[in-house]
Amino acid sequence: MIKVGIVGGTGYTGAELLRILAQHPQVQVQVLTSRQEAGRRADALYPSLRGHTDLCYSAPDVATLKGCDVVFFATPHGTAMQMAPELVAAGVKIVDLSADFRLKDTAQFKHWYKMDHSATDLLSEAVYGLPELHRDEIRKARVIGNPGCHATATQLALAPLLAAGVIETDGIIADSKTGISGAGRELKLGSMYSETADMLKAYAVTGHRHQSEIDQELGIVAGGPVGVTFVPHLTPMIRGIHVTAYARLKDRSVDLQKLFEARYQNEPFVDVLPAGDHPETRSVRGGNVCRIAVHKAPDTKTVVVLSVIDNLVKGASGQAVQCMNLMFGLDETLGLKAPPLMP
Ligand SMILES: NC(=O)C1=CN([C@@H]2O[C@H](COP(=O)(O)OP(=O)(O)OC[C@H]3O[C@@H](n4cnc5c(N)ncnc54)[C@H](OP(=O)(O)O)[C@@H]3O)[C@@H](O)[C@H]2O)C=CC1
Ligand SMILES: CC(=O)N[C@@H](CCC(=O)OP(=O)(O)O)C(=O)O
Repeated sequence: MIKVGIVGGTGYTGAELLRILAQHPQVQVQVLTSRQEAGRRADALYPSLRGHTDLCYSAPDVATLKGCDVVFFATPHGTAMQMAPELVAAGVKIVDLSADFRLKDTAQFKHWYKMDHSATDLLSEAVYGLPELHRDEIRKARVIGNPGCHATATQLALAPLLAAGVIETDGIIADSKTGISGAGRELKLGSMYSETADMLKAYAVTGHRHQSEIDQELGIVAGGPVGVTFVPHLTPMIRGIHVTAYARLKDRSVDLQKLFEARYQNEPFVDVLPAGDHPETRSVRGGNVCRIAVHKAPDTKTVVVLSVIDNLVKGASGQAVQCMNLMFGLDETLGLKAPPLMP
């Protein structure tokens, strides 16, 4: 059994990791941390986990975490890079759900996250944890920078088009709608029900942190810089991301449906819907899947891609477990096969 530690076990992504790993056949979660809830049972905080875990939270402690084979960081930006070097030196693999190991350019990291990077050696060997783009590198990695949720849905929508060279590389638009759980469990005025229900609004229009990872990764796919205008919106959902991406076709005759089906035919967690379909966020709720539909706008020169994920699963904890499976040479789908919830 793989011995697992979760740092940040009381947060939404930490709890989602525990939910997924509780039914993973090759994993034993040994350490679950929280500074504020140390000593309390996890199923007291999350009653849906009653009968699935006996674990209690403990304060984060590197010496204890060294007994694990892999440690997931489900913590705010800036935490993993402090603790990871000592853990990696002790032979522990790291899957970080924050942004500490996503961006290769430390100046970009400082610009977006307002802090200096304190583990640049590890950053240089870290792998961006999007299996659909980096599967072979993830298999060999010791440190994974698990992607952001908007960034995951956006990249899966646009990568096939950029890889095939069928769209203009600038003037691309990615309009993303997210549920409120993307903001985490911490108490904030902007996350209150009365502030978010019956409401839709754009945010971070002049620049969102995920812009940098979208630019980095789609630039690799395209083989040069890409110009993507990314704008997130907050919607009154709990879970879910819906990206609508627009790009200009270089060649109007390309068979877009065939292109997407061919690109994702061997991907266990990307579902290309039949031509003409429109994916719903609730069709992926609780599941580690991205559902995609590709359309041509009436002008026949604009491609419109619709991409939906659950921000806490394919957008965070499910993807992190997918990476862990690859890092340990397991079947990539272990623990991740449950269908999404309906309705
Ligand atoms: N929510 C989402 O949809 C997504 C989130 N992410 C990223 O995943 C990470 C976790 O997000 P989320 O679960 O939403 O966050 P939450 O705010 O819900 O949870 C944060 C967790 O981290 C712990 N924590 C906070 N500060 C520290 C610290 N200094 N040292 C150790 N533990 C700490 C908290 O517990 P305690 O304070 O008790 O120690 C808590 O368990 C973030 O980096 C986020 O950006 C990525 C993709 C999607
Ligand atoms: C609703 C909401 O606030 N969502 C978060 C994205 C969550 C995520 O993917 O997190 P990180 O990239 O920060 O790890 C946001 O837009 O900042």
